[in-house]
Amino acid sequence: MDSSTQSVKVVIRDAATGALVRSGRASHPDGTEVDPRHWWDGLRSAIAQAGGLDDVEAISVAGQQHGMVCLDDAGAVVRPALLWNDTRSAAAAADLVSELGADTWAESVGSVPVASFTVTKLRWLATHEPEAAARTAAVCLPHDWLTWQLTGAGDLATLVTDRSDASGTGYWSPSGGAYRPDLLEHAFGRLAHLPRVLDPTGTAGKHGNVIVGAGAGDNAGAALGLGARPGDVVVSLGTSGTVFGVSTVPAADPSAAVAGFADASGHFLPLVCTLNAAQVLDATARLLGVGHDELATLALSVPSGADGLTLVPYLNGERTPDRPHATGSLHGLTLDSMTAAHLARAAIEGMFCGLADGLDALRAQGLTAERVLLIGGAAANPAVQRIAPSILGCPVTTPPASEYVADGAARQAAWTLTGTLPTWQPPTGTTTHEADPAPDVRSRYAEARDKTLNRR
Ligand SMILES: Nc1ncnc2c1ncn2[C@@H]1O[C@H](COP(=O)(O)OP(=O)(O)O)[C@@H](O)[C@H]1O
Ligand SMILES: O=C(CO)[C@@H](O)[C@H](O)COP(=O)(O)O
Repeated sequence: MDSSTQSVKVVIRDAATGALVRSGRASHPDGTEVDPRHWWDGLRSAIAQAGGLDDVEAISVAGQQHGMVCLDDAGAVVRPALLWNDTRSAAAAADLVSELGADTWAESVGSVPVASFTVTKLRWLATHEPEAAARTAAVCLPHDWLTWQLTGAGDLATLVTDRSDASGTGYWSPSGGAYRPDLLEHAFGRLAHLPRVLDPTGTAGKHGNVIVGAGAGDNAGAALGLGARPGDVVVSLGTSGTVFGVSTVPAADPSAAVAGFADASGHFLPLVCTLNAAQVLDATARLLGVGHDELATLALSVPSGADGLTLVPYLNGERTPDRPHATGSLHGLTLDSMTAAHLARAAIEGMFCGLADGLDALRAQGLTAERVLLIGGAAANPAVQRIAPSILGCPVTTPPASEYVADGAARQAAWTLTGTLPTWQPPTGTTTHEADPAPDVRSRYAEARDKTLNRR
């Protein structure tokens, strides 16, 4: 199961072969603040659409990272969850970094917190909603909460999480493999109950007769679903844009560009995340009054660089670079470039320029990129596939369309069930695109990147 930002997907796979048996999906509400009940309703409806779980032996839930789910003593949700892309805790993040220093955060928990991280949302809650903070007995993440619902939502002591999602809180250390309650207390003003962190094959409990695995953050789920190995870099284009790789050593980047997460296989997952990926293309297509296929045709009808038209795509503010209050901007308009086709191309190139900066930041942390894999909803777009190698500066492989996050959860469930990580046959139908690198597009973007207005 993949409970991601815009939707939930369920895949049922054969534990021995990995063959897809059935699948289902349901939408999530819009917005950056969501009552977790909607995730539960969506999950149940996606399970029903997938034909139920009667013949299923084990399940795992992967989900959007970082979201703050606060529970009271009785296990009731205290307030709607603040999601990873909610930027209201930007000032709290800046305060936490100035109070302890970026180096201390990077050394302690592998990441310097920005507004996405749970720890900053807890500081925001303590400051802005002290009554809700006072009622908060436990804090967990979206996938933890769904796992807990599936296993009967008993007492708070039965809450569990896994390494990959714990590593996005800002109060769990990937290198130490333990919580840092001192950091939680520093941010929140007191301690709260936290889910027990399971190993990748740990069992959360049972859903009827079905074994429930530890689950994972969605990016770690995708890495497991793809069978990513050191040397593979994954670029995921969902609501978030992410660039990440599996590493045998933890990352700690005091510049805040690279988050030093843990993965779902026992290793590490250095990752860069932007707030502006598929929704930039959705918004551009909407503006132009076209669908995604037509957007692709338009984008591919103009040359690389869109004759100088450059879109800085900070429509949701931005996380990397840390510009939570920024807006998007369009530069380089001329009579020739003010066309639908130029805008379509500029949107795709602008989205990729932020991710190419992310790939550079990962390389600066020592990650090697022998193979770059493109996944996520927007990876289905042919123009996205064709333009990716020019901006990322290397060949880009698109595996066949699949719900890789949910696939990773399924692979984890099979691992938990059998005790052996299954080696499922890689899917056939991979395509690799190559293109001349376009450093001029990136340098023009670098010139435009900081010339944006803040939100009003
Ligand atoms: N062909 C396409 N071209 C561009 N974007 C697409 C295409 N198909 C789907 N998308 C977009 O991909 C996004 C969903 O991707 P997904 O990876 O499921 O997101 P999330 O995991 O964040 O919920 C939506 O914004 C959707 O409009
Ligand atoms: O915050 C991050 C990673 O740090 C995001 O990648 C979220 O995990 C949401 O993922 P999608 O819904 O976009 O897949």
